[in-house]
Amino acid sequence: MRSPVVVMGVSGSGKSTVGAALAQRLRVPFADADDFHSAENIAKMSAGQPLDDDDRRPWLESIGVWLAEHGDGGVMSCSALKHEYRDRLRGHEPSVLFAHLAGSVEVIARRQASRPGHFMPTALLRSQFETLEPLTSDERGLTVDVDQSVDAIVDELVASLPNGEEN
Ligand SMILES: Nc1ncnc2c1ncn2[C@@H]1O[C@H](COP(=O)(O)OP(=O)(O)OP(=O)(O)O)[C@@H](O)[C@H]1O
Ligand SMILES: O=C(O)[C@H](O)[C@@H](O)[C@H](O)[C@H](O)CO
Repeated sequence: MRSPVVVMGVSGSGKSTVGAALAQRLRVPFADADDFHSAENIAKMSAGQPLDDDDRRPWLESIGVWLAEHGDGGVMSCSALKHEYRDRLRGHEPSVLFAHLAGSVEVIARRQASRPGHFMPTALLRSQFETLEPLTSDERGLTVDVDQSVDAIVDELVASLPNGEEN
């Protein structure tokens, strides 16, 4: 794989789970954007308040730096909800590919609710869906249905990503 991949989608869509499995399959480094949040951002989300553009700006910058450092391969799980956020990441690393884990509110809410000990409250899922701008045809990447097993999602990603089988 010559391009880094951002596994994107709303909270609970499976970014961390699928991203880690994809990185393992491709034998490239993995990072989770949840680990790049400031303490202030974590506190805000934990208190049930969605992040805004200002909160996300420095966070996206740090993710862009990681992507640029992994221009020859890496997987980053990051919500990347808006087209302009993805533009910012592409500004750091133009080769980046986006894999959108898409699904219904019902399926994702169920998964999010059954996940213990995570800082993200289920109440924020609505704002995540409201903020989400799916990939457009000018963006390099693909959209995968989350209503299937993690292995099936990873198989689909590896088969569809350019150079995915090379690693
Ligand atoms: N394809 C799948 N099938 C069944 N369960 C899944 C699948 N993908 C993820 N899960 C489960 O759904 C929950 C949410 O997944 P995960 O934490 O990976 O999502 P996320 O998008 O990284 O969330 P967040 O952005 O809030 O950290 C977890 O409990 C995970 O084990
Ligand atoms: O852009 C955002 O609002 C954030 O990235 C959130 O999506 C969280 O980081 C994450 O998904 C929480 O679990």
